[in-house]
Amino acid sequence: MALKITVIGTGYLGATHAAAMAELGFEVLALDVVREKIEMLERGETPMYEPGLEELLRRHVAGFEGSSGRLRFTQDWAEVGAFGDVHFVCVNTPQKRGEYACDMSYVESAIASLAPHLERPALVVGKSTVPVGSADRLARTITELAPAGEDAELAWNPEFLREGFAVQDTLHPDRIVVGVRSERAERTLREVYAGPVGEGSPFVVTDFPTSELVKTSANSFLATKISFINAMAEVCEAAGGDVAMLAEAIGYDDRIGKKFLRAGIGFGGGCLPKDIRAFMARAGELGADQALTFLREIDSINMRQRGQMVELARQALGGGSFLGKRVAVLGATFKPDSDDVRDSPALNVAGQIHLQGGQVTVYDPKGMDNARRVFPTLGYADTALDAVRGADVVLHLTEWREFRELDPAALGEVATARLILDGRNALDPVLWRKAGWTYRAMGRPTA
Ligand SMILES: NC(=O)C1=CN([C@@H]2O[C@H](COP(=O)(O)OP(=O)(O)OC[C@H]3O[C@@H](n4cnc5c(N)ncnc54)[C@H](O)[C@@H]3O)[C@@H](O)[C@H]2O)C=CC1
Ligand SMILES: O=C(O)[C@H]1O[C@H](OP(=O)(O)OP(=O)(O)OC[C@H]2O[C@@H](n3ccc(=O)[nH]c3=O)[C@H](O)[C@@H]2O)[C@H](O)[C@@H](O)[C@@H]1O
Repeated sequence: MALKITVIGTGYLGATHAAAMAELGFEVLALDVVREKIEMLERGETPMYEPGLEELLRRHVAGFEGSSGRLRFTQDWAEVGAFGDVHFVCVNTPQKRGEYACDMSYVESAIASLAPHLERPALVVGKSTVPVGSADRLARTITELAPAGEDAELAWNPEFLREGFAVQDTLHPDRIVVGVRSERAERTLREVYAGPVGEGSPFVVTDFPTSELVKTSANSFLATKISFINAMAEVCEAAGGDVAMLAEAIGYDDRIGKKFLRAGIGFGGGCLPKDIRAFMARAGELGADQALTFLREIDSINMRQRGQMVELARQALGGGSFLGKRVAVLGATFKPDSDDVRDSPALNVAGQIHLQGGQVTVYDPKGMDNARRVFPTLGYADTALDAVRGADVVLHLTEWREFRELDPAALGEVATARLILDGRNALDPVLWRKAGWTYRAMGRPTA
């Protein structure tokens, strides 16, 4: 009989995973503790903006005309326990308040709610990003709490999807990594992922600690590339070099590669920043001091970039205070094609200038509601043109396609000064300069 799957936690990761599992042909039951999320998903609506996800949901959520009906939602743990052969845990693992360490309370609570309902053989599969050593501990909790005892087993299966590409990355992953302790667990996960593996996704089988570490080290490596290029931007600025050209030139070497070498205001989001900090905290606990020192430097270069952008804006405006200056900010989300503003460098820069007295007006194609919620005191405009109207300086802080397609001449008509600072090195300097703008970017020559 085909495996039945449950997904616990229906945020960015869980909602996508649940819909993707239904797409792969499985019956899926998903649970979240937040009732509104479940109600939205039942209506085929996503709690966040993620390209392609709503369409995928509507193809499978029970109740839609023509849907497979394979995807249902609940808030009843007993129903989840009775239904599933495989339970994917996709709950959040944020940074602890006031600390760098990972807050494991949501994962622990989910396991504590689920395990007492595991009365027959089942595989619980952790997908959340956790500190190394967590799976070993959680496996013991499951065996203790589950009526099925040792027949209720744990596996770890970290997730590598990117927001904005979540559906594609889940259905066609670069690799699938599973940390298992039995052949049965491996067999079950091979069955779950037979589709993507059949299409060529590598399937890596390993132990618990390695699977946990693959995830945190992958994110740390991505963060390292970004902080490396931002350190090079600092040198380029001092020496009169061009970091965009440098990145292109080193990127032709396959061993280096072109991706993740865009200098600017650095990385943000709900994952890279908190994951490297949690990794730092865990490395410290384990006495891995070199890893700790290394990661701390990555984090500090990254955070410095935001301050550098504020300074660049100050200098561009003549060097004094921001009081009385009108600043247009294009972009609020941590990256394009997402409505996520968690630890967004764009919003952070906008906020710093606002707190120093600047009159900041923000526009973002998809992130306005979330930005207003976390930073209600900033000014917001309905269009890029409206944000730029009357501005003394324009800051380009999230590289949405919409911003690359703006007409610099039209914006120049409404701005007070034709001064643009590109915090993402993503606009075409030639185009903007031709339209009479002073274009400046981090790590690039001024003219
Ligand atoms: N967002 C992303 O792009 C990726 C996230 N991850 C990891 O996946 C995990 C989840 O991340 P997101 O989906 O972004 O978080 P999220 O905050 O969007 O979603 C988490 C969901 O879990 C629910 N939840 C919390 N406690 C629960 C409980 N005890 N029982 C049931 N549901 C519960 C929340 O209500 C929320 O809907 C994190 O560990 C993250 O690091 C991994 C790869 C990609
Ligand atoms: O663990 C996670 O949750 C995920 O974290 C990242 O995915 P995501 O947070 O969606 O965003 P990225 O595309 O990695 O971008 C992160 C940040 O780096 C910045 N960035 C990216 C690339 C670059 O060259 N320069 C740069 O500053 C982006 O603007 C953004 O703020 C990883 O790319 C995923 O593989 C991983 O699964």
